Amino acid sequence: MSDQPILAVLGAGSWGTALATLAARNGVPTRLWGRNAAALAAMAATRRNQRYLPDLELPAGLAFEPDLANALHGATIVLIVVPSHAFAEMLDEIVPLLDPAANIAWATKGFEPGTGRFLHELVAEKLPGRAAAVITGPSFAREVAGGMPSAVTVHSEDEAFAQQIATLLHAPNFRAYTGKDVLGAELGGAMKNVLAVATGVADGMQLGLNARAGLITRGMNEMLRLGVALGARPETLMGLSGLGDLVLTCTGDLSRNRRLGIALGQGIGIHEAVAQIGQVVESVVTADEVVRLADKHDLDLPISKGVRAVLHGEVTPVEGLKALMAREQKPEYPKGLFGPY
Ligand SMILES: NC(=O)C1=CN([C@@H]2O[C@H](COP(=O)(O)OP(=O)(O)OC[C@H]3O[C@@H](n4cnc5c(N)ncnc54)[C@H](OP(=O)(O)O)[C@@H]3O)[C@@H](O)[C@H]2O)C=CC1
Ligand SMILES: O=C(CO)COP(=O)(O)O
Repeated sequence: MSDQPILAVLGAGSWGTALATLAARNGVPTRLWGRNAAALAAMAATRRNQRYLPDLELPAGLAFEPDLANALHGATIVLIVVPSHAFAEMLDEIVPLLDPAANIAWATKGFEPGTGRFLHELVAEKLPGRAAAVITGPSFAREVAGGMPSAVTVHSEDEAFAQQIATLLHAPNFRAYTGKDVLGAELGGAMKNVLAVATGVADGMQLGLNARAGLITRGMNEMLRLGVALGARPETLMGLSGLGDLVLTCTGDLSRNRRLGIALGQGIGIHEAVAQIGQVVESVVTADEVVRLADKHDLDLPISKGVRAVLHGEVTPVEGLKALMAREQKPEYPKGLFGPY
């Protein structure tokens, strides 16, 4: 692993731009690639990402590269921040262009649509033999860009690589922790997007603060049950990548997934709501994959399933909430807190 990394960030939306800015401010030679060459040229000229983070002044050390091969040439760390639906295709595109020394990190939250495969599984399959790390945790791009205090976590089986990524991003107002539970960290970041829709729907329907807290807590329970079934460590899910991001996204109005839920709860149709948000809303594809994984492990996750059904228009938000409240009475933890569930 090189001591002086060269970073290529792929994906010039809100989060890619914010992370590239952190690294460039730390003196890391950083190139930002995006699929929109005109937008990149405008960023280079104005030092602003006008569409996604207009208030952030982009540092002088950040370069903009519309050509993927040029962006990857000599890059020793490639950080992927495209939406989950574009992740597999992005990997396929970079495979023939990567520097032999390049290792891979990603900050995308979600699964491969249609298969429920984790993003680290795609990386292992398409880019075997390279160190791989996920960056996740409660971090609205806009707050990070505004220099507001934030803490994330970087998980990799390769502890030195996790540490290298954490150091690359670390800043006075940006703490990056490390860990080794890639699956747990990915699961928390993906699932909280689905659960944020549930609390958003309840808030959109003005069901009150008790409903919100109940949904967050029972949503956390769903995250733990699926996590344990998949082999995640419960403490990962109780940390920044799970509970931390769940609380942020279920309560913070900057969350696009929460805003989608609020709109649905107010009776706005899904297409109109997503169009109004105008950015990636990962729950729209992730809800299917959470339910796919739950079904595979014979788990009943009523909140996640309800969100999926509402997103598909199979039930209205009112019917979905009614169904949740009508479930049978039972112990809060039928098989113990961290038991087999
Ligand atoms: N924003 C945040 O606060 C955080 C986001 N994340 C995660 O980061 C990921 C990216 O989200 P975010 O940056 O917020 O999304 P944005 O909506 O802000 O930007 C999405 C970016 O992805 C680009 N894009 C879309 N489709 C493709 C594609 N097929 N190939 C290449 N680029 C594509 C868009 O390009 P174009 O403009 O041309 O459409 C745009 O630059 C998501 O998984 C999200 O969950 C994680 C933590 C925080
Ligand atoms: O992941 C995020 C914060 O950690 C961003 O959440 P949204 O995608 O819901 O805006």
